[in-house]
Amino acid sequence: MPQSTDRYPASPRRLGVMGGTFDPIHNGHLVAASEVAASFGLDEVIFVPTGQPWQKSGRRVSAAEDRYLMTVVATASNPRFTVSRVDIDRGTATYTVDTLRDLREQYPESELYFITGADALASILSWQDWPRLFELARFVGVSRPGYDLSVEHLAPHLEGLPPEAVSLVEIPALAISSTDCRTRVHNHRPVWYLVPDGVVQYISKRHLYVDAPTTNHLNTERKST
Ligand SMILES: Nc1ncnc2c1ncn2[C@@H]1O[C@H](COP(=O)(O)OP(=O)(O)OP(=O)(O)O)[C@@H](O)[C@H]1O
Ligand SMILES: O=C(O)c1ccc[n+]([C@@H]2O[C@H](COP(=O)([O-])O)[C@@H](O)[C@H]2O)c1
Repeated sequence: MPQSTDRYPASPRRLGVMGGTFDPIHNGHLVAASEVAASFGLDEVIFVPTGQPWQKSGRRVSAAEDRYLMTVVATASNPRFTVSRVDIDRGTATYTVDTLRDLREQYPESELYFITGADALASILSWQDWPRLFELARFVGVSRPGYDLSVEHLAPHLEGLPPEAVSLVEIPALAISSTDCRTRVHNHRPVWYLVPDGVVQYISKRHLYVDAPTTNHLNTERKST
């Protein structure tokens, strides 16, 4: 006799996807992922460090392996957080449409929820092949201090999208940015409690951001120790 659970198809797993340059990953990213996971009942949130973030090509970006390892360190203690190398291993400019296609292939039965801050959300219609993005995932925009998440403000930036394509979520305000963390390290200021402890130690061990927090070339090679 079949088990009662066999009569009903299992509901699809819900996977959050948190893409970012993560240079470095900070507590604003982690709180955003945690809040969206709770609000949408996500089974897992996959952090996806960018390979080559084309919209940041005017400034220096730390080696992909350093950003990847900081992301692993930062998420290790949460059993629902994982990290994917899809964007790093693709080895070309990172487009979210490719990220979502690759993750769909890996998780064909799952529903994808792409998590993004209010700032990134406002520029989404400039992203590569943007109409396809909304066929591949639902988008969740989270509040971020200094950026307006109101429907009135975002409506012109999201024109033409079906209303169910994007959800907006207020999260606890953490006025932290990776830019500020890099500048602090450069100026010998602490980043304790802005980033997870392991990330503070990783930055120090690898001497990240000491020399030049914002010089102008894209560096995807990992410096040797
Ligand atoms: N403090 C924060 N609160 C909410 N969302 C955030 C916060 N910081 C970053 N995000 C979101 O996380 C995603 C990845 O951000 P990213 O790695 O570029 O960090 P960042 O702090 O914006 O970096 P940078 O200062 O170098 O531009 C983006 O969608 C961004 O909007
Ligand atoms: O697909 C695009 O064209 C595109 C343009 C800019 C940003 N993104 C994605 O948005 C996420 C946050 O990017 P960033 O540059 O703010 O770290 C990250 O996953 C990027 O790959 C994607």
